[in-house]
Amino acid sequence: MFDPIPTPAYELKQKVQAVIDQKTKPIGALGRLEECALQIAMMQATTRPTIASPTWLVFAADHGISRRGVSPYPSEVTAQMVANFLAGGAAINVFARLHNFDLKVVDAGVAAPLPEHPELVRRAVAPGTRDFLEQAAMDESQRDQALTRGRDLVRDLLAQGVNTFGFGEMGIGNSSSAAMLMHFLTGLDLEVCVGRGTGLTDEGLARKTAILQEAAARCFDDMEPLEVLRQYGGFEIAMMVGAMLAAAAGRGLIVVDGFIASAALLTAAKMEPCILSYCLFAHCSQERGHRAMLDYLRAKPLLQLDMRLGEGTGAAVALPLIRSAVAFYQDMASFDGAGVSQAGES
Ligand SMILES: O=C(O)c1ccc[n+]([C@@H]2O[C@H](COP(=O)([O-])O)[C@@H](O)[C@H]2O)c1
Ligand SMILES: Cc1cc2nc[nH]c2cc1C
Repeated sequence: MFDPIPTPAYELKQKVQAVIDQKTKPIGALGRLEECALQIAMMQATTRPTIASPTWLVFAADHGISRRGVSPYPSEVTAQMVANFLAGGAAINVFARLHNFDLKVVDAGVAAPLPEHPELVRRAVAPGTRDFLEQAAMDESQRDQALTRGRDLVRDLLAQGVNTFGFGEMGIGNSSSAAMLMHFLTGLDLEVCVGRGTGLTDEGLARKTAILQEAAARCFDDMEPLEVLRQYGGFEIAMMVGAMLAAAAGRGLIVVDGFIASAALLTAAKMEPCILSYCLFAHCSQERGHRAMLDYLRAKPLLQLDMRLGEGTGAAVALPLIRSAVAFYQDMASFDGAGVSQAGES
């Protein structure tokens, strides 16, 4: 179903590091930006890395579990926010305009009717998942359809020259799915994985935790990642998994957003650990489980802004940093060219 993920060009490491160290700055003075430039060069297998046509895919879907009161918001908000994305009024639209990246809104499985709109990418597998308290959220063929539809979207974009992807999501109830994936894929206690999502009270959080504990009891602990995804995932999460695997297979840069996008990445990483070489983790969300999930993945997020919106917004605000990393590498003068003395030269 998926192309293999190539190994980054580690053989370029010394050469690229030497270019970085020749730039007119003290060694290491651009800090994490230097690490980003090095990583992007190796994953693109070039000494001349670029950020080309950065594109954000926002996948939206509904969740059967939302009927259990695991979110303070009703599931209708999923479709309403999709309409808002299409009208250009959401936070991710503002950041897309500000930071100059392309935005595609994908219906992965929204229950309510969506407006006719030329920009809406219709790839719905079904109108929402089943309630995973009672049964598996999806069947195998639905899961595989979601994976391949996500994969194919990214393959098309890669063929059009896109080399940088942000993955966002919208789906009332999906912080419950993400918590379940995290619990089964990391082995961490469910309490560590469950958070307030869109803003549950203490009482709401206790209720959500109890419901998810009951749902977890339906399954054994040692499921394969794809089975965990089938049991507890969402269509937007499954599409992200397929899309992320395809991005890495095409040497694309994956800019990982918050808790739910990271749960998709975690699922992909359990299938193909080498996907991690193609990821930059944009931020640490305020959602409770995110820090532990990032630690599990040994991921160092670029930002800590107490954001917890989703939609790809954390990834969006990290894009200027990533562009800065590639720009210094491409455009800064080197010591030899600029006539600046290096350390120890007098
Ligand atoms: O990205 C995050 O870290 C994040 C954390 C909490 C909530 N969200 C967003 O909020 C929705 C899920 O929250 P909930 O309470 O409905 O499960 C979904 O649309 C996500 O995009 C996103
Ligand atoms: C209003 C709203 C906007 C969102 N964007 C992503 N998740 C969201 C959840 C809600 C509730």
